[in-house]
Amino acid sequence: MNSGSSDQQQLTNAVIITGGAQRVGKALAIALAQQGFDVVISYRTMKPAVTELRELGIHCQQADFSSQTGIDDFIGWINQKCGSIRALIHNASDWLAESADVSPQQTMNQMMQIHAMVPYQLNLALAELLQTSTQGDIIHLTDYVVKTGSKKHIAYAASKSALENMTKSFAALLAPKVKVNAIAPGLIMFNEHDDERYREKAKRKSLMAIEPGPQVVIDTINYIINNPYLTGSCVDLDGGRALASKQ
Ligand SMILES: NC(=O)C1=CN([C@@H]2O[C@H](COP(=O)(O)OP(=O)(O)OC[C@H]3O[C@@H](n4cnc5c(N)ncnc54)[C@H](OP(=O)(O)O)[C@@H]3O)[C@@H](O)[C@H]2O)C=CC1
Ligand SMILES: Nc1nc2c(c(=O)[nH]1)N=C([C@H](O)[C@@H](O)CO)CN2
Repeated sequence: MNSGSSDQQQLTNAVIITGGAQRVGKALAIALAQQGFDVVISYRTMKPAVTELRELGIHCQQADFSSQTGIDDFIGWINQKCGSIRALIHNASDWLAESADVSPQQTMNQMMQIHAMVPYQLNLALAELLQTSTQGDIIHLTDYVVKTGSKKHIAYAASKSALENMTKSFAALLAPKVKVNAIAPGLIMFNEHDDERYREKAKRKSLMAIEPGPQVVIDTINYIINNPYLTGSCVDLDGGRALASKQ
């Protein structure tokens, strides 16, 4: 439960969300804090939401995972701050499309770094703290396109596939004290720059044909962490997208 701990006290049963200062991660951080968890988020860029989250008692730690130093520093801070971890949620992500402005090498390196290297290193480094809590959970946020590929986001889809595959490996490695699952979302929430034409087309890609918003991810995270028998699984959270294309 939220210990109302001061900065010096160690957190117990902390919930860690990477990339939690906006959109899905921010909504998830607020919801889990309201449920009484001690929530820690990482953020890359300082923004007003970080102040807002801190005022809600959410611990915010700056971390740019594009470098090994950034990863090492965040792991070091977590080891100092937390006595045990209830859940580690890998949410941080860049939705990078192939572009003439960025080399294929840089695109693939950046995608593999945030979607595969970071979860891989954090899972290994924080496994002991996860095993110290009553029940530990690791949750990987992947993507529907792991199943289909994406001609405009090739490196992104490949890196999310690596993340989804690691779900199985870490589930086998860390059972039974730590469960490891993935959520493979379809459309959850648009970006501000998405125009009406794009939004309508994107919604029609699923049977439910809606932009559901982050509550569906919050509900799925709660389903996973409250289920003592679920591990090594991937929850498809995509409005029936695979079936819509067959209509
Ligand atoms: N939104 C959607 O409809 C869908 C989302 N998903 C997945 O769900 C998750 C949440 O999506 P969404 O909220 O849109 O995510 P965002 O695109 O808003 O990204 C979340 C955060 O990741 C952080 N981040 C990116 N790269 C790095 C890095 N190198 N180091 C540290 N932090 C980094 C960003 O920090 P900063 O703000 O500082 O740049 C950002 O705040 C993601 O994993 C996404 O792939 C999957 C399918 C659909
Ligand atoms: N890191 C992100 N990943 C993804 C995003 C996003 O905004 N940030 N958005 C999508 C799309 O919504 C897609 O699912 C439907 O067009 C995919 N991944």
